[in-house]
Amino acid sequence: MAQFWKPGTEKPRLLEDEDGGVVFLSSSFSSSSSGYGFASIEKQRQRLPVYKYRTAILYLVESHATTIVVGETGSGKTTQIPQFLKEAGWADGGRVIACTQPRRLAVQAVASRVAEEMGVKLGEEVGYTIRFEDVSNSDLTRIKFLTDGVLLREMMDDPLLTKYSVIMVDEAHERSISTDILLGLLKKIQKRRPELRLVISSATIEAKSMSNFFLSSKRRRALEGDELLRPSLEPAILSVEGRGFNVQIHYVEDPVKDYVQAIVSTVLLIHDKEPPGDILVFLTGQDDIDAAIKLLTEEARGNGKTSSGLIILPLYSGLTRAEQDLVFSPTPKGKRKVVISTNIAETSLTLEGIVYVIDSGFSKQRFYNPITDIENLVVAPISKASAKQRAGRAGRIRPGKCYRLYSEEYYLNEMSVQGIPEIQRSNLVSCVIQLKALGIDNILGFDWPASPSPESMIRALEVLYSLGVIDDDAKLTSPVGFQVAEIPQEPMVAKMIISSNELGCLDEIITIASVLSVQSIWFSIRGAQKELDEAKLRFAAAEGDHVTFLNIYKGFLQSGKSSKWCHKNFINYHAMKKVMEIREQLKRIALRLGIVLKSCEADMQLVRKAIAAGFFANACRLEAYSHGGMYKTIRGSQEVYIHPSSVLFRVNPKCVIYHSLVSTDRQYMRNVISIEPSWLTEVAPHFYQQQRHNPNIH
Ligand SMILES: Nc1ncnc2c1ncn2[C@@H]1O[C@H](COP(=O)(O)OP(=O)(O)OP(=O)(O)O)[C@@H](O)[C@H]1O
Repeated sequence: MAQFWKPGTEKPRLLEDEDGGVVFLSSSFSSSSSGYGFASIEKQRQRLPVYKYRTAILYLVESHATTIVVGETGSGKTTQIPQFLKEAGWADGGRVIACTQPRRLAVQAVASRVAEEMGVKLGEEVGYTIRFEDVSNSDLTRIKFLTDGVLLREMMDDPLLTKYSVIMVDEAHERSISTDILLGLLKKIQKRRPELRLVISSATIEAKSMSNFFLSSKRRRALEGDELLRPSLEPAILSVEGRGFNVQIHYVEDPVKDYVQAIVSTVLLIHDKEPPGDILVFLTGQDDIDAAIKLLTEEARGNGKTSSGLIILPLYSGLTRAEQDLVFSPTPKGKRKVVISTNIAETSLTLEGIVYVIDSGFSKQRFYNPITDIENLVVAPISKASAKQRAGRAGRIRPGKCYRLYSEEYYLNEMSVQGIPEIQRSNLVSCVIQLKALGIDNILGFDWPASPSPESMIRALEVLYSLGVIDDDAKLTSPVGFQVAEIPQEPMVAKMIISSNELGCLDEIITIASVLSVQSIWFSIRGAQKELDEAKLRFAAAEGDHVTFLNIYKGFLQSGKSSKWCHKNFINYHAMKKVMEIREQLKRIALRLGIVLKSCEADMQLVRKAIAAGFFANACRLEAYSHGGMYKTIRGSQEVYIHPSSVLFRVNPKCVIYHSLVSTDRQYMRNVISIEPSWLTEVAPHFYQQQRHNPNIH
């Protein structure tokens, strides 16, 4: 039986036994805890560590082209710096202050908070833009929060981002692909717009290397001669000392075997022994989160002592707005909220009631292998930077505690300091086309904060060439390349949309593209898998998942877009509403590009051909009927299987194309459609030409 040390005491004290098998040792976390209570918003602002640095920040921004601000999580960087800048006049004369975030959820949450602090209506003076959602006003908005991806898109219309006076790149340590592209491009823009100011901020960024990136020897030379006319090109580094509230960190003594079980035990332990306060749990993905919720619900029910008062909620990117709002809504008196989240809650979020954080030590990360040309999401250990961000979600409004499901020794000696930048572990097709569309032709020579591998670059160029998006000189083709770059979707989806023009099936293809843009249109109720499977069968199409989506969409329209109909058929009504919204936008963009809205009615061969024209690189051939059907990718000969959630699971057509891969014990294909092998050489002769004599295509 396991023994628990009482979390929170300097000298660990033996606690009474509990079921669950997790032993925590507490450790102090350097901090200066301050008193807390209810205070006016203005008082709360003044209490934040960053407040004392207001003058210093404004001075540095005035006098330096780039200012790097490093400050503990919760010190007030994200919410305060844009307000300081505005108060100092950086948004006068119609100019705008931008603040980027890597994640959509953070953009929405931070914008709401800043609007509240400033006492203005969200969408007016303070606004935000994320893909498919613009809550800003081009005349009124002075502080705009946006994802770094959206800012990159804005560059297509305004390459020098002329409306912005200051651009703050927040959470720069995350090093998403978009952040890295943005940093490279902002460095270029600075040369043309010396009046533009950059603020790079994070709790855990390696400030020196970021500073070196912004100061190349070339720029030093460029400085000579007109130094007095320009702000200093040497980046300033400001370290904001102090944090909000004390967070005690607790580690397990021995590695946990099953982190889902360990999380459930820890939640119940906290609920049983600790004072009121909500719990935020970091897990890896929707599947783990669902499993943890199921187990927690069962164990809480079976454990009379702790069953009452828990409100258990998931948090991941595919949730609808209404589901997300539950997470942010105040916890009713006498209850304790448990939010089980992916790493989307890791940065910039303040969930008001959270006092306890449980960190599994893992997250789902993208890994791409340019040799096999396979990219998938893998559960991998997080970095120290992430661990600090996670702990920082406690102690934002009052003191908190963080329970790490790994040992202190592991944290100190084995955990990497920073994660690998996404650009070095991703398929670069989208990244390359974005740069091309912005007129960057020499991609290999681009000034990256961290260079991607040449193999990945070459693979990406090859796929884009095969898609007909770039020509022999690696320049965007006209019109296809420019059209693909215009569509705010991954290039394969964009090419599928463009190909549907010739095939006369845009109507069907934009529905498919919209469904693929939402996480899932199914409503999975725990314990109702059988009913869900039966519902899927009602819509299942022999051709595969994409055609099944069309059947669902048709049924939804015929029902008069009824939520009742969705409920009856295990379809997520909010997801369907999102599908309709995205579809409208895609329709508008397609029409603008001169693509005609035609329907192919019942001719699904045309739809499948359009999908093949975009996704030919994901073609696989059935190799064996073992293990429910083993496939191999035609290009890389990698073993893959149809995911059990697909309507083609165990149907095993000879040749299929998948939309994405997920990796668990095997590589599983999600959203699969059957195709004719002969179409591949038709739609992508270059990509498959060396395979003409390959028995895989016949
Ligand atoms: N929605 C909110 N409700 C209540 N308080 C909030 C909210 N958002 C922010 N705060 C308060 O403002 C503080 C600073 O938040 P802010 O996001 O600016 O910090 P940060 O330094 O950017 O941290 P991080 O790097 O973790 O994002 C929080 O610790 C919290 O006290």
